[in-house]
Amino acid sequence: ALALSLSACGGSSSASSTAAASNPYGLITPGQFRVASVGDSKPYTFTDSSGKFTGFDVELFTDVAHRAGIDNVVFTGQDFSAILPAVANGQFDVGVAAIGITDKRKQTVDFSDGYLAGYLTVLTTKASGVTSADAIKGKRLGVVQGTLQETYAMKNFPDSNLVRFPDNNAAVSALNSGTIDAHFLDYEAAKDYVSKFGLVDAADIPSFDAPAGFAIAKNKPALKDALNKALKAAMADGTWKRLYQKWFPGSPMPKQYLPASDQ
Ligand SMILES: NC(=O)CC[C@H](NC[C@@]1(O)OC[C@@H](O)[C@@H](O)[C@@H]1O)C(=O)O
Repeated sequence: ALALSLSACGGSSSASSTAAASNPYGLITPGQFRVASVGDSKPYTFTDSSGKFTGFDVELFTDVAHRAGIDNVVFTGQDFSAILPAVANGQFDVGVAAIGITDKRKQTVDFSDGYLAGYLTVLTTKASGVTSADAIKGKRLGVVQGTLQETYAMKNFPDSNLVRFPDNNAAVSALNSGTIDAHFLDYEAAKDYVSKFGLVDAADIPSFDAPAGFAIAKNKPALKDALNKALKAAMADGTWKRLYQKWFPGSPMPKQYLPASDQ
């Protein structure tokens, strides 16, 4: 009985070490990336007419996942404010949604290296009278809960009336129905809403100190290293540049993510 139990125990420890070997990134389901994202931030991350997730961040992560050896990638839409807690508590392996890397967020999750640095934009209507950032005084400004825009507005637009929304869709429909005077979101997403609804970009505020990164749970060094290695390779061989030009045509390209030959 002793020998049996020893070998059983030996077996179980070797089984667990085999499991670790076949699941080196500690994924919820070995061989699959479960990704939390948002569906209404076109062209970063959005769902197309067939409901499929796509966009710059989606295609970049999918490429990075492939380089890390994982081709089974499942994206699920969440309210932005739910993403980091869900990644931290192991409901998702990664958060991918133009999520700016900040020290405050690093208290909850860890991040890959940055992959996109751009602007926060005040989106408004022709009728609102909001023609610049200082014209927001006393006006109703929409923000998506949990975003850098919310934090920025609380600090820099203290005399605006902040209205918090779960997502961009809800905020932009409030803007279109006159319930708020402006909405504060990411530059490329604002540009898409401008073209869709004839809205106006009233101000672009640089957010280069908080480039977007892939959010992962803390203390997962193997996953973090694999994502960073793959991200570096995607930048070095021009994949990052191809995807940037595909999804953000005409936008100024941050130099730090280009192949050495383009520097
Ligand atoms: N999906 C969202 O709504 C994200 C909103 C917001 N994005 C900010 C940001 O990461 O967007 C991509 C780049 O422009 C970054 O420089 C910027 O900080 C945030 O992280 O809070």
